[in-house]
Amino acid sequence: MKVTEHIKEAKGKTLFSFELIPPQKGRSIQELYDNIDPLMEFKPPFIDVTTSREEYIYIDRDGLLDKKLTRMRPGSVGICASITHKYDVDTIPHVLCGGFTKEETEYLLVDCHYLGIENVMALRGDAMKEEKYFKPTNGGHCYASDLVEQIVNMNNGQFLHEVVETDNKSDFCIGVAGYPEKHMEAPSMDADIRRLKQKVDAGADYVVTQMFFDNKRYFNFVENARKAGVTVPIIPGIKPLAVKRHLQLLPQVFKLDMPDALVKEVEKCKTNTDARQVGVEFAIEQSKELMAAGVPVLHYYSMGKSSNIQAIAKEVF
Ligand SMILES: NC(=O)C1=CN([C@@H]2O[C@H](COP(=O)(O)OP(=O)(O)OC[C@H]3O[C@@H](n4cnc5c(N)ncnc54)[C@H](O)[C@@H]3O)[C@@H](O)[C@H]2O)C=CC1
Ligand SMILES: Nc1nc(=O)c2c([nH]1)NC[C@@H]1CN(c3ccc(C(=O)N[C@@H](CCC(=O)O)C(=O)O)cc3)CN21
Repeated sequence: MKVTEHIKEAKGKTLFSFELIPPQKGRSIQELYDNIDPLMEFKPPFIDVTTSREEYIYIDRDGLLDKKLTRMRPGSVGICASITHKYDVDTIPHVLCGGFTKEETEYLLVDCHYLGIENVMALRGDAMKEEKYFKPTNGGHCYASDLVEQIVNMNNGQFLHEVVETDNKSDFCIGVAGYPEKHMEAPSMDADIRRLKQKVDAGADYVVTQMFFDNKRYFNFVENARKAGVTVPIIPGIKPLAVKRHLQLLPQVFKLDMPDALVKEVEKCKTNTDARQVGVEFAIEQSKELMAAGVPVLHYYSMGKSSNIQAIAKEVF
């Protein structure tokens, strides 16, 4: 079922969902299942599976480093299929511009359609590890809005090279990312919201936000997006702080602010176990306030570790 249909069916009740990252190649999928199992009691209507970019690795060959381009994790589509098969839950693969040609994306979307996947998250993707800025892949899209257009065209039976007469069109429900604290490359908040509007005008059906720790940022963002004419659901994304190091890492990687109250509490922590507990308690309060404000879904960035998400969901759902 589509995310938008799940939201309608919930009739105003806030749903629980989460997102995970495929295991690195060579590791067991059982690890992933072990982290999904404890979250299923909260009845997620859908689970997102992220896609990682290709990356350079360096192999030591008798003192000389051999540089190789590789993918450390499998694609999201196969993992989505295995999760849906095992748990009978909708799964949402993240489809990226970076690292994929339009042809490869079409190939992947056709697979999704035949697998019965009804939702996709359309993202530009991050820059490669050693690059400062995102560089479009040869033959790939530059912006998420271009990817949304490709998906919408396919939904209309228009493939890259021709219009195919079909009685079996895809009808993907399309998610896109939104940034309560502005995307790091956007020159201003308003400019970023205009880009968001562009993605929705191109055919996006819902928005999932980047993580944020100050609910005011989310509420302001939703207000500004509504003013700009974005009417689709805006789902808040929540990442519980899990280790002391996140105090520096999360603002640095995702360009966001931490509320001083949280910073002070984490600074007092002697161990990572203490910090994780502070992160859980903070996320519970954050989630409760968002739920009271009537958000359609609380979407948690579990990234494969579920015990803290479970502790939060127990208190909130
Ligand atoms: N791997 C994953 O699962 C997830 C990744 N992300 C990351 O979020 C980041 C951005 O992705 P999206 O938000 O999908 O990208 P986007 O293409 O919507 O926006 C990227 C940047 O370009 C700007 N922009 C958009 N359209 C433009 C245009 N036509 N002309 C000029 N500027 C334009 C935006 O304001 C923004 O600064 C990436 O770093 C992505 O990987 C976010 C959520 C999940
Ligand atoms: N720019 C960007 N890229 C992404 O891939 C991404 C987003 N934003 N926002 C939404 C989700 C959430 N994602 C993530 C990815 C990693 C962590 C994380 O906590 N990673 C490390 C710390 C950061 C690092 O070392 O790069 C961790 O300690 O687990 C959290 C959410 C992936 N997605």
